Amino acid sequence: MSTEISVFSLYKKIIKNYYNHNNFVVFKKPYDKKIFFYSHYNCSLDVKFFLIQNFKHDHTIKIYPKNIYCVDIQKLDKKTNIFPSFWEKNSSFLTDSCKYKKLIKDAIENIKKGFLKKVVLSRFIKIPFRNFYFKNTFIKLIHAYPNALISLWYNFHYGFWMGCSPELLIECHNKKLKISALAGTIWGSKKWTKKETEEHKIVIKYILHLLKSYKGSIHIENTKIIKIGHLKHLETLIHFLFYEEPNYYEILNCLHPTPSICGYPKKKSLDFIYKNEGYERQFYTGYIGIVHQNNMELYLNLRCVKIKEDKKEMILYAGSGITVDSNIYQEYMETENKIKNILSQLVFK
Ligand SMILES: C=C(O[C@H]1C=CC=C(C(=O)O)[C@@H]1O)C(=O)O
Repeated sequence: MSTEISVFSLYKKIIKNYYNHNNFVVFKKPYDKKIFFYSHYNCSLDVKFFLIQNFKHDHTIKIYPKNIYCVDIQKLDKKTNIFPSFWEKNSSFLTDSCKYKKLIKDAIENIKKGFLKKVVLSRFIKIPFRNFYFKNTFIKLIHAYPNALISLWYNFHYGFWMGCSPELLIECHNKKLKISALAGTIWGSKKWTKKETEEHKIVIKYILHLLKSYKGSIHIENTKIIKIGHLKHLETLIHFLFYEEPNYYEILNCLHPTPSICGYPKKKSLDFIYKNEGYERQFYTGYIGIVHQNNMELYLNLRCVKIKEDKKEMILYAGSGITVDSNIYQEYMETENKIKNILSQLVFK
């Protein structure tokens, strides 16, 4: 159960929790009409909580709220779209990275030698800022990406993170499970090629293999194209009905990281990432969402930005799946386009 509050009360709660260094999260689920607010109160095993997990799986944040608050999105300020975004004012901010192109080249060579089938490489860009509008950016994201999980969370040690993720990692309730296989990206006038369909199939195969060890019935939806701003992705939803309710934490731990954010085979691609990527992903490609006893609805933390208020800088992250059919320039452009997904909605003074 949640209590509906005004937009003004929501701002007051956000500010109060920030000044008290208290963990909180504001989020809107895909296609939902409500924004939810959780602030950390106390641990209670029985209560719903918001889970935030990093990519490496060694940092977990759990936000246990005393009360859950919500705001109707109809009540939001509709004028936010007139705010110029950072991207419109500084369209040449994305600088060329030769180092990252070299990394893509090395990955393709390793794949050609047969060491790996797919590896998802990523990079980040840093942007300095003076005044950043959290509120207007959040509202812009809601309007721009109605089919994404829009989130803003704060932790005293890890700062602010904001994101617009298109990818459901796992949704489970009673004996029902839903997983989204999302991989394969195009933009502009690009057409789908074998590269995208093959990298997409790797994710589906991995999920199906994992589910093989459980008793139940499976339903695989037709692959569809989803749009997130100017990007298009391939998505296949996989449903599973268990004969007996499983331990969903066990499934989650086997599932993550999927080949959509890591690669295949898992161990080899993880090793490649840790050895070569050259930076710490932290919460990018980790997962976030709601957990209530054995039920969960978790999304991968993609298209996200870490905002360091004290240093007045932000870090934006993006990656892409590298396979034998990858083209260095196209993979590079894919990360640039994914960064633009969020960069285009940031509002500064
Ligand atoms: C790793 C990212 O995207 C994943 C999700 C969708 C499509 C992807 C791709 O086509 O490579 C990636 O697997 C990212 O957005 O940083």
